[in-house]
Amino acid sequence: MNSVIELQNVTKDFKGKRAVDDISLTIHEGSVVALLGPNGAGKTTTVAMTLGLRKPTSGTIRLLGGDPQDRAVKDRIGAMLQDVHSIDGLKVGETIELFRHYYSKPLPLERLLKISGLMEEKGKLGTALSGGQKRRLGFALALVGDPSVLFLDEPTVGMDVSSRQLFWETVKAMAGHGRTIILTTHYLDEADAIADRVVVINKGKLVADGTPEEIKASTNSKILSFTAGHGLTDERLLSLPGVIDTEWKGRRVKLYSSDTDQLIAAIVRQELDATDIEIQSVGLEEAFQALVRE
Ligand SMILES: Nc1ncnc2c1ncn2[C@@H]1O[C@H](COP(=O)(O)OP(=O)(O)OP(=O)(O)O)[C@@H](O)[C@H]1O
Repeated sequence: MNSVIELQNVTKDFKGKRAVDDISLTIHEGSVVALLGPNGAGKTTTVAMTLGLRKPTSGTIRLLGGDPQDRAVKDRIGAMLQDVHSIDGLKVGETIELFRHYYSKPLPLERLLKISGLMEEKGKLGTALSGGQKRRLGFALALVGDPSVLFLDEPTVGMDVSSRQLFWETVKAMAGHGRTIILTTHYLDEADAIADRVVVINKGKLVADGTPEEIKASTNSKILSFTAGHGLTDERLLSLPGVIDTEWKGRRVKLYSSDTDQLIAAIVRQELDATDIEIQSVGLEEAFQALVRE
């Protein structure tokens, strides 16, 4: 399988502060990769360097076998970044037309409007769009050059539920046609549903890399939840076997434990005031939280 992105020992410092710390990563053609990490982890900086918008302090980056700054490489890349600049005074259709001039083989305007769900907004001024519609315009602009590699930085922020659904269906279809997609999102259920590979970055470092299933399995902890009586304190619960964290919602408490068999035995033995006990596997959200916990 062809590798379309190769990062080798990439580091980026901003005025002495390390934003990206020795990341090496190879991404293959046709994959959908979710880059996850808490705020400030270094996701946007990594994407910006891969796009050639920022230079790494050290390390090397190859995009489609070439330098990210090469014209021929740029022509095959689409990016939807966090700030979508709608050009003041231009209508949606005009903004897309303007971008079409930058590419050697742009997609037709009508097709771009259709893919991004902006048919009815064609004549609207960019500045008059809602937040979700602006994101869709950003998507249309990212697709203008019919890119082989598409970067989506928190693409669904501000989109309503049906826009999101339509958006991810479109992205999935594009991946089905051999496009490589790299996305960042804070909505982990979306990453779980769409990505075939999840890369977790924390404090500039790569801390996990695998399929969503592998990432979920990597925590080797499960959740035991129950309704707790008033006498039960966090301190007491944290002293139970394998318990690494607790999470309360009213009187309902979730215990994250590496050994739920021992835990349930202890609850029974110690006659804790616990009712409606349930055990479940961790989701991507919980696995992610465990990976980035200090
Ligand atoms: N231009 C800059 N100058 C100085 N520091 C910067 C600059 N850009 C980013 N940083 C710092 O680098 C670190 C990584 O930032 P980055 O935007 O890559 O994180 P992120 O993972 O994309 O976060 P978020 O989820 O909040 O978008 C942060 O500590 C940030 O403050």
